[in-house]
Amino acid sequence: MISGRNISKSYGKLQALQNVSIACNSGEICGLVGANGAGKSTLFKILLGLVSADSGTITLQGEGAKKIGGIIEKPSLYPYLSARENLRVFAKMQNAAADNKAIDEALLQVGLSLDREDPSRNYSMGMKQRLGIAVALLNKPSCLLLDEPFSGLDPVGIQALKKLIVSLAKDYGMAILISSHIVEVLSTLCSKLFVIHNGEILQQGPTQAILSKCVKSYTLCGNDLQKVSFLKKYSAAPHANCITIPASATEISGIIFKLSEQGIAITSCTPRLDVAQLFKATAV
Ligand SMILES: Nc1ncnc2c1ncn2[C@@H]1O[C@H](COP(=O)(O)OP(=O)(O)OP(=O)(O)O)[C@@H](O)[C@H]1O
Repeated sequence: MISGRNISKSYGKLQALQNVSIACNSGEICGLVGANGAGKSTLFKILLGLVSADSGTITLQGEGAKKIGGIIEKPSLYPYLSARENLRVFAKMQNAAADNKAIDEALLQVGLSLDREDPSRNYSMGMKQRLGIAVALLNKPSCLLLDEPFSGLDPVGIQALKKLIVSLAKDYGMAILISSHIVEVLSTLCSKLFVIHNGEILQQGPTQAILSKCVKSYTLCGNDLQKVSFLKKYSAAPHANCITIPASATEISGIIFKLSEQGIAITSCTPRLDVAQLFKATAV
């Protein structure tokens, strides 16, 4: 478990964080969502002990020689070294096991090949993220902080990294805190969200409770939707087989039920998030 209470930090006259409190339990994946400059990296640096806070307390609980690991902004790797060599160098720096067995374990844990010997500069962004995570896990931390881990990844890479993160939380019981400015990515991964804006936590709570306040419409897709008379008043979006309908979660369920009664199969129902609303809403 990791928690920070009433953390404040100023850079000169700029108040980067103001009384920020955050907590993520063992085995839980929590999201910190905020726009550029909101204070996400500053908070992570403070939680990792890389920057000192002006005030506030940090509590870490769990097994492990080093209790917290993380990646800030992007993985720091030696580009001219292979994955194995990078892990060995970082393991030695951290006084962690650096023998072949330990390095093999680290590579397997994040799903990287045991055989690849070329420099890590050749790696795709997704593989670099995995290697960065392997470095962060060398000391078997019980908490992992990942700052914008999905930036630069394509949809396949995002799915693969999500799967790895879920397995780390489930199989190792790690508390994992992830920051992103893309709420959609966090929404399918995190059980709890913290929304940060101008250095303050605006709201926090179960992901669905927070997001439901920011969804004002849904896009339904399926064949023959355009022909359904009670849907004619809505415009097609993003293409002819889909319709965007302003509705609450309850209303959209009713509409889907009505469509199924008419024999219309819905192939997808996607909530459309109003991100501006996220940064306006009051605490859940
Ligand atoms: N070392 C520093 N010196 C002065 N100001 C800083 C420093 N680090 C961060 N800041 C400022 O603190 C504020 C918060 O920055 P931070 O990097 O924590 O935000 P962020 O949410 O991580 O943004 P991004 O998504 O763009 O990375 C910004 O206004 C930033 O310019």
